[in-house]
Amino acid sequence: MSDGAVECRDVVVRYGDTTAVGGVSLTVPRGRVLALLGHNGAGKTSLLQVCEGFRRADGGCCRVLGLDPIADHDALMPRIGIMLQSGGVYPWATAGEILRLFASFSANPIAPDMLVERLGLHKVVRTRFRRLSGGEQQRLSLAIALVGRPELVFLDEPTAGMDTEARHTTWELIEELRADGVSVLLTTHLLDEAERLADDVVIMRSGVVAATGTPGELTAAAGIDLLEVRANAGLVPDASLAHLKLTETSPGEYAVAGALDTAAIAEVLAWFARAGAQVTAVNTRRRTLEDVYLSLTAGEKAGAKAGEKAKVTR
Ligand SMILES: Nc1ncnc2c1ncn2[C@@H]1O[C@H](COP(=O)(O)OP(=O)(O)OP(=O)(O)O)[C@@H](O)[C@H]1O
Repeated sequence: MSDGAVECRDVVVRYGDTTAVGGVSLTVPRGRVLALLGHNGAGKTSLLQVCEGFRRADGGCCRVLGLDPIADHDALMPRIGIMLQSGGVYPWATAGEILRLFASFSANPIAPDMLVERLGLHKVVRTRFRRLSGGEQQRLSLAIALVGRPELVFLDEPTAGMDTEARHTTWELIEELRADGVSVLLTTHLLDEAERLADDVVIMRSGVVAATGTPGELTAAAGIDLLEVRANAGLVPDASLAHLKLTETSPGEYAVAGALDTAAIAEVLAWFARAGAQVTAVNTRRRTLEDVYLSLTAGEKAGAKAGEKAKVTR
C-alpha cells in the first residue's frame, strides 16, 4: 500500500445476507479532500465506519494514517476527527460541556470558544444536546470533529440539515483544513459541495465504485457537453441527425448531449437552417459533476445487489 491518509483495498461489508460494500478500493492522499458520493444505501457510511474503526470489514483491508483502525484504535483516535451522521454524544450534556469534554481529550486542542464563535453556537452553548435543532447538532458535531486538531477528518454528510450560512462556514473550514495539510474524507449528497471542496471524487453505486477521478477528470472524461438551441417549436429532426440524438426538451427548446466537437455543432445548426427554422439562441455548456453523477447512477433502485457494477466508460 502507498502512503495515503486512508488506504482501502477490496473492502467488503455485509449485514447478514446484504452486501453493503462489495469490494471497494480507494485512497485519500495526504492533505487532500476526497468526496464519496452515492445514492441512499450505496454503502458510504458502512465504508466510513470501517475506516473509523467502528466496524470490522468482512473482507479486504484498510489502513488509516498507516495504522489498522481496529488493532491500533487507541493510537489512531487522537489523530483523527469524526463527524457522525447522528448520535455519539451524551444527550443531557450542554453543547459547551460536550465540546470542552472533547477538547480535554487532546493535548493541543483548538480553543472551544473559537469554534463556538466560528460555527455560530454561542447562543446555544448552555443548551442540552437533545434540545438543539438538527442544524445546531450538526454544527456541534463538526466542532467536536475539529477541536482536537486532527490530521485526518471523516465527515459523514457534514452540511446535511444546515442553513445556508452554516453550510458556507463549513465549506470555509474544510478549505482551511486542506490548506493546513489536513486530509478529509467526506460523504455528501450535494454535488455542488463535492465540486467546490473535493480534490478527488469516488462515486459509489450499489456497494461498488462506479467512477473515480478529480471533478475535472470526471466531467471531461465523460466527454459530455450540451448544445441547447432555441428555435420554432415542433421541428422533427430527420434521419441525417439520428446519430446526434437531437431532442425537443420543451416547445421550441432543443438539446443535444454527447461528445460534441465543432463539426457536430455545425451539423446541428446546418440542419436548423435546412429546416427553415428561425434560431434565436444557441448555448453550449460543459456538463457538471451533477450531470455526470446522474448519468452514472441513472436507474439505480433500492435493493440492487452490491457487485452489480455500473456500466461506466471513462
Ligand atoms: N446495521 C445495519 N444492519 C443491516 N443493514 C444495514 C445496516 N446498516 C446499513 N445497512 C444497509 O446497508 C446498505 C448500505 O447502507 P449505508 O448506510 O452504508 O449507505 P449510505 O450510502 O451511507 O446511505 P445514505 O446516503 O442513505 O446515508 C443499505 O442497504 C442499508 O440498509
